[in-house]
Amino acid sequence: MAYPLLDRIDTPEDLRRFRESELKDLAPELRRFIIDIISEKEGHLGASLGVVELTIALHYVFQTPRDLLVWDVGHQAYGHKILTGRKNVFHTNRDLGGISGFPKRRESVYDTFGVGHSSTSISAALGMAMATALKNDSRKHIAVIGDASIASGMAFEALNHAGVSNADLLVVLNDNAIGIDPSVGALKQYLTRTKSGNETGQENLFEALNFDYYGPIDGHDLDKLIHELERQKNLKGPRLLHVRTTKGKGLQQAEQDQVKYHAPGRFDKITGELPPKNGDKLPPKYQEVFGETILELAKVNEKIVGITPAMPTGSSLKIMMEAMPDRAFDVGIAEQHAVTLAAGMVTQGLVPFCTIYSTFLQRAYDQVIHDVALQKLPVIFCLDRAGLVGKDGATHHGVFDLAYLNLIPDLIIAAPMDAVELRNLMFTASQGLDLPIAMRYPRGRCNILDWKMPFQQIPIGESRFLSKGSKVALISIGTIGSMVQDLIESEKLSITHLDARFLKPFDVKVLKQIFSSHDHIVTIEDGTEIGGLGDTVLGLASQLSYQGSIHKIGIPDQFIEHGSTADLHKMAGIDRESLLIKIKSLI
Ligand SMILES: Cc1ncc(C[n+]2csc(CCOP(=O)(O)OP(=O)(O)O)c2C)c(N)n1
Ligand SMILES: CC(=O)[C@@H](O)[C@H](O)COP(=O)(O)O
Ligand SMILES: [Mg+2]
Repeated sequence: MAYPLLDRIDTPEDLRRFRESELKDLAPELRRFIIDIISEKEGHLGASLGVVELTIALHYVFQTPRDLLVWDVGHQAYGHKILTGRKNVFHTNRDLGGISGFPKRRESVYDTFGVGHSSTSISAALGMAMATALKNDSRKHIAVIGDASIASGMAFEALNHAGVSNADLLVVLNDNAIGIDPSVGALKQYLTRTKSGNETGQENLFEALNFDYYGPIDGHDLDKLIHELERQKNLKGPRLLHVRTTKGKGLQQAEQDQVKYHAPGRFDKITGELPPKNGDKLPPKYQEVFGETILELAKVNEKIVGITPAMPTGSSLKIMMEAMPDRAFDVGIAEQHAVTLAAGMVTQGLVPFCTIYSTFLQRAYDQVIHDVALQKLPVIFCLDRAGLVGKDGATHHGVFDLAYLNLIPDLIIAAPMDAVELRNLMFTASQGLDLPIAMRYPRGRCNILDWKMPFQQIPIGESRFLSKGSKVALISIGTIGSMVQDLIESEKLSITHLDARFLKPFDVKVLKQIFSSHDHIVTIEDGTEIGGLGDTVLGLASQLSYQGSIHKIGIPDQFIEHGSTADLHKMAGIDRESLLIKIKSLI
């Protein structure tokens, strides 16, 4: 039997029947199970390997699901999923129709709170604890949060509140001294001092917030963990257990290169090695186009600075951080702060490029409105991972940005169709604008090898025709336009294709021309069909009394689950085949 102990576990009830002495052998089995599957199926790796002992201990000591266990972000919850009834479907992790890569309430009673975005666990667990108290019930509530996630504003807000409550809340701080990239900030320095015992004579931060603090303890020592969790179980009020773990524990490469093995893709399950890169020259990822272009621009404009909230590798701002450490900043998981920091910099004449994943900018919506647009401060937002991102699923798709930004006055909204356009938009923005600008681009590779063309200014609000026909006009925005143009050319369709480029200001002059010469208009976007390009064109059509038909194609009004982007595009009806059917029906 490959997993003799794990095979005896379907639910934590089974786990709790184990002798404590057996658990030591269970931990390597659980680790091996995760490695066996993730090495082939891909997914988040290092974080789950790091909390194997903690996961076993939590389910062993607490009466889950009666006791409520909340994971922060949830990318570390693979062990939890495997021990809570999903071992036999774990191989479907992140596949279309398979289980989610994050805890999800609809998936299991053991997933007490849906996650994906960080730093929500303490608030959610506190809410649960307060509800338990109001119901005169008795349960335990545990939030497990990482060292990078606890540094975020939301987590601090929750600690601040919990500290003056009597809530039966245990916060387990899983401190591995790294997020996706190395953790940053004063809190990280404080935690490091705490680890080394240098804090003697210093007031403990968590105790100062009225938490009963204990730690740090070795999060890979099952005996210690179980003993301490048993003790914690019998305490009341807000308390924090500081646990020290190693991200990637048990796989040498993952321990050594923790950034790469956060989510390494496929790897050899025995050696841990990543597959060799084949020699083919591939077009760069959009994030790399951003990363290389900002550095190029910053070399000739000393006012340019770069800001990322905790995603230097994912956004490729790392390229500039390495070359110009004084002018590129990782501010930690702090999207709200990143936006207002950029606004402050603009007031003093800097030209900040603030790069944030589209989905994470949702966190800083008020800051975009109140601190940036309302004051007409020309922050340059580069929104990565726009559109459907694939296997991370509903929590991570960047499909709302066009709609949620469209409502904001005095904000320029752009979506480049390809890498050259992205580069030129960044150049245009760096030349100085009177208003803030948000440009959004997707996850993955672009389709142009020779993208480093000489810079060209793009007039703000100017669209461009990519083909001209009659009767039917297709208006696209963003990289989906490349698919549209390819379809038109390969199918030899005699239709008009307008790359809108800007959602705001919208090129009304050109739209009027289209209205006057076409019977049917199709809009296509990889954003939600409410409030984006389609609705903008519809609104203008109504204002200008356009008599033809308008067909909106976009992401339907529902949360799109996880799966490959190709499958998801098809499901959402924004794929090539669906578009062709629509166009043929109009021609
Ligand atoms: C609001 C938000 N911003 C950024 C991210 C991207 N993200 C996912 S995991 C992670 C690092 C989390 O680090 P930590 O809490 O220390 O957990 P670890 O991975 O070390 O277990 C980041 C930045 C996110 N999920 N949510
Ligand atoms: C859990 C999380 O939020 C990140 O790890 C995210 O999955 C990264 O996404 P990319 O792989 O697109 O950088
Ligand atoms: Mg961490």
